Amino acid sequence: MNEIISSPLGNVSLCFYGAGSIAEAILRGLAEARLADPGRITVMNRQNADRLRQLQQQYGVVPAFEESQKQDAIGTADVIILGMKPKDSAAALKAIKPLLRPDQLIISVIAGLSISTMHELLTPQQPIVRTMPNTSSTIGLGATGISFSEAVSPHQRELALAMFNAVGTAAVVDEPLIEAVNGVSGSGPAYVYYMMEAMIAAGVHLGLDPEAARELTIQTVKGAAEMVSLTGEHPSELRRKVTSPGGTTQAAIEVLDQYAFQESMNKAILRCAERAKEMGDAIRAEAIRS
Ligand SMILES: NC(=O)C1=CN([C@@H]2O[C@H](COP(=O)(O)OP(=O)(O)OC[C@H]3O[C@@H](n4cnc5c(N)ncnc54)[C@H](OP(=O)(O)O)[C@@H]3O)[C@@H](O)[C@H]2O)C=CC1
Ligand SMILES: O=C(O)[C@@H]1CCC=N1
Repeated sequence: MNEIISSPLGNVSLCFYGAGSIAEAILRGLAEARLADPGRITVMNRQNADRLRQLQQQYGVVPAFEESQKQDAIGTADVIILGMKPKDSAAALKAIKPLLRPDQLIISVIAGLSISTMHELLTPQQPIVRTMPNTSSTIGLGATGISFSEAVSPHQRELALAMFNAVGTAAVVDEPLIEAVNGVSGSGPAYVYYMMEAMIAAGVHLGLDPEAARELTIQTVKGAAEMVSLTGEHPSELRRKVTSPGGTTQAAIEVLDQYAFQESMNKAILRCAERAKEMGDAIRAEAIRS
């Protein structure tokens, strides 16, 4: 491992509580940017020891297999990153409550789980960062929405922002907007993949070789995203430049409009945000029940 570059995360101990896709995306980003010391990062999950060994091998992080190792890592970490599924989160938070110190920073990536429910499950004083990242963090191109509880110190804010800026871009938003971030960018990669699946399938249907259809689709999506980013022009203006009056693109867009493309996207994103809220309400109900 090369030397850790000067970073607010350089001397901090991190504990990934839940070691799935999103935890790995963040880990990989930190490892590749050399922003955190893998020897000070512990990973743990519920039962999948092979998964922990794989993360250890790949990133040099420290696995916690035994209950005593897990408790020790939770009790001593500066920052605990909650990366389990929403349905597992209430039980997981209850399990760590007795182990926590009041100054430990909790960072959640869990869809729907509000800061107030986390305070309910832990203590109202615990510093909490609620985030909504996406899986593109794996390649350093993530988009993350972040909000902070009142108890988060300026230094802890800096740590959290450094973590998510290491794996892409991070936008601070008011907590009620985290569900909107979930709708746009948390789940967003799936919409783009869905569109790409459809473009590749249509290309093959028209006779393109599957590999050519794939390559053309990838380059088109990459190029279009970069055009929006680099030119600073509004997507509608860039679309206008592709669309010759009475030409081929116009014919295609008319078909998308017949199938209510904009309305579908709008409704899908609203439904996503609403679903996050429903999942959050279910966790809250579970938190209050027990
Ligand atoms: N995937 C995505 O695109 C995004 C996901 N999220 C959020 O991230 C969270 C994780 O998602 P994802 O990474 O896809 O999920 P995964 O299923 O890949 O990983 C979940 C992890 O949580 C662990 N786990 C479950 N219960 C416990 C527990 N009680 N104690 C310790 N570890 C536990 C699992 O361990 P084991 O395998 O041993 O059961 C597993 O390592 C979700 O809440 C989701 O809402 C947010 C943004 C994007
Ligand atoms: O589908 C989900 O619930 C998670 C949250 C954002 C992306 N995946």
